[in-house]
Amino acid sequence: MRAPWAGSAQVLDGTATAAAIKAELAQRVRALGERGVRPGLGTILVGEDPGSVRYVAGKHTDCTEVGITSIREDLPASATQAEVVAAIDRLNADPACTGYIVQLPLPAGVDASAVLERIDPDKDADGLHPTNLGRLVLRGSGPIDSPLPCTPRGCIELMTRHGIDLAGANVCVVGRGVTVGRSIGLLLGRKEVNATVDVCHTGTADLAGHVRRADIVISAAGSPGIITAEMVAPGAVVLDVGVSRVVDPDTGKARIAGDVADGVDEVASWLSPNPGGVGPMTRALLLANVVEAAERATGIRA
Ligand SMILES: Nc1nc(=O)c2c([nH]1)NC[C@@H]1CN(c3ccc(C(=O)N[C@@H](CCC(=O)O)C(=O)O)cc3)C=[N+]21
Repeated sequence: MRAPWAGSAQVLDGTATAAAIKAELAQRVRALGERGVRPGLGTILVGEDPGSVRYVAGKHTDCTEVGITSIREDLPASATQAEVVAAIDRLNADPACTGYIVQLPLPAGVDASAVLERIDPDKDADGLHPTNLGRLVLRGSGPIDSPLPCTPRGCIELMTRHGIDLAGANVCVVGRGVTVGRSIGLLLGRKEVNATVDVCHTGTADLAGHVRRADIVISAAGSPGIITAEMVAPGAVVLDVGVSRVVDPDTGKARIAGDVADGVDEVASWLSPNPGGVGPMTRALLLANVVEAAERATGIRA
């Protein structure tokens, strides 16, 4: 008998799921408005890298949809460390800004760690400030009353909102970058989620062996096509988080390539498309962090 998934993985639709989350957030923004509170997202963008400019513009479009105020700090590529720090201090002090991000990467010459550590942890919309990562490690089971990393949270919401059960699942994470690989293990292993996590990286001796044992594969390596159909267990759930810019040999045009190779859709039970999967979820949960920060400041959220 053919397995129910054989030949066509079901789509983990990040665009639709993000739209549902944004509609819920819009409701919560209205509730805050009734108390005279309006959440505000700030962005600090240094330089004019076209990709970064587009991402930041997308975040502000999302804000408009949900009723969040946009606050922009656009600095030239020549900005000094002191100028970036001054922008951070302005947003830390601005009551209209309930959460903000410093768009990465920063130009060489700006010390990214020093900059990121200066963000007020209560306004850390990325959820990647050392204080917030520390809370994730130190606070035991139960709700975590602090911003969570957006992409990891987006991955989890994308699965749970499609009815995928994470408790007891063996999850193989590929990649140990801070924004995804390293921080998602902290979330998945918490008691409320109860998954078992394996984090693979470039030093892993037998990547295929780890991937093959997984019920859920989350690939955030940024290495196009690293996850092949031969590696994936039939019926596994696969999330394609990696984003690489490649030149398509057929068209000669630049395009985005994920970590998941063609053919994985023939083996997996669920697959997140890329684009249209985890990316829109990351953006939706960035907004969630901003709304939740405003709720905490208002006392709506315990
Ligand atoms: N402080 C900081 N926080 C970040 O979260 C952060 C960052 N810096 N620097 C750059 C990366 C990249 N990133 C993306 C988020 C969403 C999509 C996304 O929504 N992508 C769409 C496609 C959008 C398009 O390019 O047209 C999709 O996957 O469907 C992509 C990339 C957040 N980043």
